[in-house]
Amino acid sequence: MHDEPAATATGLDAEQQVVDTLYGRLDTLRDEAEERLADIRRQGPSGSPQNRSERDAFATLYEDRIGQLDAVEDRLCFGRLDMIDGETLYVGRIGLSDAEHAPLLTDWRAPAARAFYSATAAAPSGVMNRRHLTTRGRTVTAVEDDVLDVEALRAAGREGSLAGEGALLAALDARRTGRMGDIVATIQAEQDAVIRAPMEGALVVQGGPGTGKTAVALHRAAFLLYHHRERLASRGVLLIGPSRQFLRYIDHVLPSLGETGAVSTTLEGLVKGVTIAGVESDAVARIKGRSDMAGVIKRAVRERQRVPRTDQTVRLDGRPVVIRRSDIRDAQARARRDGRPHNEARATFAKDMIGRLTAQLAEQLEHVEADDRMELEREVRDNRSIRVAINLCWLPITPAQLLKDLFSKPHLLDNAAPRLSASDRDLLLRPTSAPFTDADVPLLDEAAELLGDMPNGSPRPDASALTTEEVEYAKEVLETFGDGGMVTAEALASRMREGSTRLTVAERASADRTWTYGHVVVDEAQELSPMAWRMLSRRCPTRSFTIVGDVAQTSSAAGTTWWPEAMDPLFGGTWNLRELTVSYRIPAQVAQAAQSFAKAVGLPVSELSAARDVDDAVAFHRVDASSLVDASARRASHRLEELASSGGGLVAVIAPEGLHADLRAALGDSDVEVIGALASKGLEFDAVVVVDPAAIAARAGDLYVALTRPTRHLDIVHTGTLPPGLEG
Ligand SMILES: Nc1ncnc2c1ncn2[C@@H]1O[C@H](COP(=O)(O)OP(=O)(O)OP(=O)(O)O)[C@@H](O)[C@H]1O
Repeated sequence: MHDEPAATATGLDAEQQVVDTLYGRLDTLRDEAEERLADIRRQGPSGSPQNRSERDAFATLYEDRIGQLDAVEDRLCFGRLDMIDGETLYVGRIGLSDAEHAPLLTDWRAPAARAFYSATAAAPSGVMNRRHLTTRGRTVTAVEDDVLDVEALRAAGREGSLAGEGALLAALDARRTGRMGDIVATIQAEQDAVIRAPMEGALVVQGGPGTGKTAVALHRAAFLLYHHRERLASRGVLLIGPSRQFLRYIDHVLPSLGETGAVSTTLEGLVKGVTIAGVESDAVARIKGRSDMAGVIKRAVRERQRVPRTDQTVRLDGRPVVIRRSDIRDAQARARRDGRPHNEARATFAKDMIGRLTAQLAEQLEHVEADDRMELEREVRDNRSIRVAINLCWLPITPAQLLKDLFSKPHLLDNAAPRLSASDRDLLLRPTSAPFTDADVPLLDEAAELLGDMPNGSPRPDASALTTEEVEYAKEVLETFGDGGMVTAEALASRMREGSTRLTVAERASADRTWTYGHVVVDEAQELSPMAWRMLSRRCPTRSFTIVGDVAQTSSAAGTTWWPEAMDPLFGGTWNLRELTVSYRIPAQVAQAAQSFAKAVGLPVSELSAARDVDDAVAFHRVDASSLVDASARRASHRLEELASSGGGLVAVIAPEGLHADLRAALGDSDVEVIGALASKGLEFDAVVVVDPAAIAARAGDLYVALTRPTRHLDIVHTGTLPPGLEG
């Protein structure tokens, strides 16, 4: 939707003046924050502990503020709205006001900015003209207007165009850098509706490849942190991605939106102290992912609370004390009623047993004074045989050991999993030395939940519940010092509580396995098993989730290809489904080829159209089996050179694992990346060479993923057999 007259030099000059004012204000605020920080640092580590703690809290505040102001430097302002009522507002990465508090720039997340993304000619929301500003550094290089006059658009045959098409297409055509950027200047209406949806409950976003699910999930996290700062500042947001590589790919986005309050990790990252190094069959992964494994783990823990076959008599100074099975049973039942995890409830059991055995001793003596009783109790507690007997009845154990034992000792598995079929149990068995796998992660977490900390483990940090006094005090401090609206009393109180350790909520949350978050965002959510969902729902008791994924891209055997199957058990009927339908990554021809394959093999594909087209985006290359590797490497090198001559770009070869070593050797020290389909999930490249698609299609979802990674060129190198939908 270009409006020629707006892109005039006069338009640019006027906007340049506004943009200069905005950057001027940004510089002033940054200087102020830097001065205040320098003041605090000058005061040094003197004063009472409370003074020091306050100073540290403020120092962190100013450091964060400076970081935030630095992060919004690029494309600070990208839009302008001219309202029908005559008002004009500028939209940007953060809100800015002048020294007299008059608004200069509206934060993209503020309600007033919403029309920038959602207004259409059919529903203009009071907007007369929407202007997109393109800037390079601090210079305005282009302006583009959407005139929201439905009659004029209809006459020109341009109804239903993309918002800010010029700015959008420029963003989509940009070379990929290997790091995802924010899309704040060009968010489209269907994406905006997802980003701004209410925080309560679970929102599932289904969309084909490149529809912006990851981008939308990240912008939604920033939006929720902005609108629910009070609630989220103290509890944080958890962001779950499929791999470390993927997390690296997206790790610039939230900081560039001025947000650092999210913990980004993989499922594996939530379970501390174990290494995941094994792989296992789909059949095993499927069993381990089933929700009835929760019952298996529960029984496995319970099996550690044993009752011996016979009573045992121990002599203390010649007097008999009987460790009775009935006492053990009673004491165990009581300890379980405590409701604490196994390792932590052990102390209750042991204390109860020692009390019972001491009572037996006391009965054999005439008069027992309180002091004598304590002495008797000490004797009982220190007796080695009694200690061993009590330990055997309630053995502390780590989650890793519990799982190792469970899967390597058939009798333990038989006892813990009587409801699994014998063949399922056989599949689960493995040597004690076998490494843990991805599918073990939720089981380890389930076990950790039921076992709790080891008796001599460090106590859990309890940084979550702030007292009213702490919050009130922080409010007073804020009133006294003034903070320019940068922080809530809760956030400051948390920081003060942490004192000089200066841990952020995100840092504290990631150090504490039992931390519960204010909101959880899950990307590539189709891969999660029911056990993985249990693991995540424990981390957000309020069940406030943003779940994004594509059920046509599922590669995990324990994942889902139908959202209700995964969501209903967790959220009942209370989750909402939204769909994204336009792919911003892949050119039309690539979308067509990928959809044709997906439909031919019966993948549950969503509606998908492409935002743009690229000439000759798809090319097929038939080669002899003997030259598959060399031909693929040559294609990739050719693409890399082609891109280099027009500004550079990223090229990947996506191939079956068995070809990786040969491909790397053939490519030498070239910058072409060689990866498997699974590892390419969520990533994108300017050009992609897919090698031997028929082999990758052993898992249909994997080939669908591989085909949909390029932003420009897709080369398919094959030996004559092509998967359905791609031939002809
Ligand atoms: N409104 C937009 N403006 C500019 N770029 C966009 C927009 N929406 C999405 N993109 C770009 O499109 C590409 C694909 O987005 P993203 O990775 O979020 O899609 P996805 O749905 O998660 O894809 P996949 O299912 O393949 O993982 C990214 O480069 C993203 O920045």
